[in-house]
Amino acid sequence: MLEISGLNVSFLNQGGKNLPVLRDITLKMQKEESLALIGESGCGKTILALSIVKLLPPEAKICQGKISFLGQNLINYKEKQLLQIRGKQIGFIFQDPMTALNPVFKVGEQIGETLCYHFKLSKLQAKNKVLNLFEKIGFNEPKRIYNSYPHELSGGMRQRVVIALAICCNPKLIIADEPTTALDVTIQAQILDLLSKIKNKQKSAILFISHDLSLVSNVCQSLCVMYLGQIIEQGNLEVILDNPLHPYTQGLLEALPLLEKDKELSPIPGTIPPLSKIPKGCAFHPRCKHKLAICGKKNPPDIKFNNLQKVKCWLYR
Ligand SMILES: Nc1ncnc2c1ncn2[C@@H]1O[C@H](COP(=O)(O)OP(=O)(O)OP(=O)(O)O)[C@@H](O)[C@H]1O
Repeated sequence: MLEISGLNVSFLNQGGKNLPVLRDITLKMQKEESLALIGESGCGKTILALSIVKLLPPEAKICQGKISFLGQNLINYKEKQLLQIRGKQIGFIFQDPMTALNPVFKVGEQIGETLCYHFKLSKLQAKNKVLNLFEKIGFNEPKRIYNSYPHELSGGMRQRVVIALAICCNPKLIIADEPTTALDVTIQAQILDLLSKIKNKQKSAILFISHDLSLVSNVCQSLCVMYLGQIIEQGNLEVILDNPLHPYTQGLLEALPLLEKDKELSPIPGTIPPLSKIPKGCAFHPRCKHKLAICGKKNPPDIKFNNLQKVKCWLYR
């Protein structure tokens, strides 16, 4: 369904220098697959998601690579062609519902507008569809929600509206960028449950972006772990959680807070360096407790393990 190969994206900084934000990204998604993309804040998850639908900020540039979605090479698509993909074939759930929704229009009308645009429905037909959709995603008073402005809804309700907006055209791929970050744990669980149900019902694939491994482990089958613009480990989620190979993935798992009283947290030492100071060789080596001499000199290749796991690390050469 989705195949990204050799994708490189850079930002042009104020000094006119190109800062690489995505480096040689290669990933594949099958139809109906749910893939989690995780990594620390700033590693490039959102930029990767935005690259797929070419909604990058103006200072970012796709330098190289291929993005094929259902056989269409999106890299060459013009804005007019992309308008037929965004929303209709690929639905996007953004991190912050307040920025995804227009504050001066009723939320129901905003979704109706999308339906009118893509399916040439009348206003009344679109309204009925939206009310139906609101009922399906668990709103008790669909009419009241339809006539509400974003600021009149709670955070959880707003996120449901954004989900309705993302799925209203029955897209084949849903990209959910940290959809539950701003919500408390009970609402988080409801939203995750809703996304799983929608995915199964609509038979769509989902790319779930998060920095929280424990959150995605219930919803996804596959996992990609990103570090400083690269995918450093990918494969079947259960296999990776049972046997994480990359020291960074191992560190992420060890850093997970648990409910056990006596367990001490063991954070990964150091922080992600800025894009202007990406270390030579393996970008993780300054923070890695297993580093070898070669790690600071050469970028490791992808090493495959029995078709279920792939890792970028010299330890497994
Ligand atoms: N408009 C921009 N101009 C310059 N740099 C940017 C811009 N947007 C993002 N970046 C940089 O690109 C890198 C990747 O950002 P991105 O938002 O993709 O990270 P992320 O992994 O999604 O983080 P988070 O989990 O916090 O959302 C970061 O170093 C960020 O500072």
